[in-house]
Amino acid sequence: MSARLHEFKDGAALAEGLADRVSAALADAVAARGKATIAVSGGSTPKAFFKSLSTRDIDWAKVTITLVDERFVPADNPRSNHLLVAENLLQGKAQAAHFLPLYRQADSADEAARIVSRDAEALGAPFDVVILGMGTDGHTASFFPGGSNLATAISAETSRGVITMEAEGAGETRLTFTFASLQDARLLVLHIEGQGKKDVLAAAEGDGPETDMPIRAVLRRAATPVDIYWAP
Ligand SMILES: O=C1O[C@H](COP(=O)(O)O)[C@@H](O)[C@H](O)[C@H]1O
Repeated sequence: MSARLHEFKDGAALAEGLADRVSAALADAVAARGKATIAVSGGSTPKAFFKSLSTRDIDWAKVTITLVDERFVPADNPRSNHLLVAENLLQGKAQAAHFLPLYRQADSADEAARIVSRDAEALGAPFDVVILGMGTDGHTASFFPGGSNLATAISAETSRGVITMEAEGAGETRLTFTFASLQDARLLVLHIEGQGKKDVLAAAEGDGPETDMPIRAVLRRAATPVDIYWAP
């Protein structure tokens, strides 16, 4: 395990520090390859980071933003991660970015996953930046303990793409990029806040099955060392 911990004094400093790092990574990607890709998480943690990142002076027209995971709900649903990103990141300078949604109007979530997996191939791999969150149950992305497709989602044998997940506590059916898609990002960040989540992280760093705390799959097996961004 070779995670690096970056500690900040409070949530505001964390949001700024992470936006500094991510905007530099996106600018480097544009300079090196003419384009940049970033997959971001939903939840309550990333809002201040999104707001700060949206003000950064980079060539947003060359950046594609997508989601690490999403609920199988349309973008006008208040629980949609797309809505969170639209209201907080795709604003100001970042309005010029392209956005690849995971939700698609389809007959089933599985069909939506197939469509978006095909679309995501056009982005190329690996992602330049992946920002993961973590729940207090040790889930990351939509890799939930007890999830219907958990074993497939975190298997090293599963290919890149988006699959569905159902789990108690997850609410709606989820769409999530697989472990294969996320683990080799050029910059792989775990963004967490609060002592409670630091304690969960410490538990995840201990022994035990990945299926109990799926964040372990990332901490143990990601090809890219994880940069942990945390504030109390
Ligand atoms: O369900 C989810 O939760 C995690 C963590 O959310 P938070 O509210 O504790 O920040 C998030 O990373 C994930 O994208 C989301 O679908």
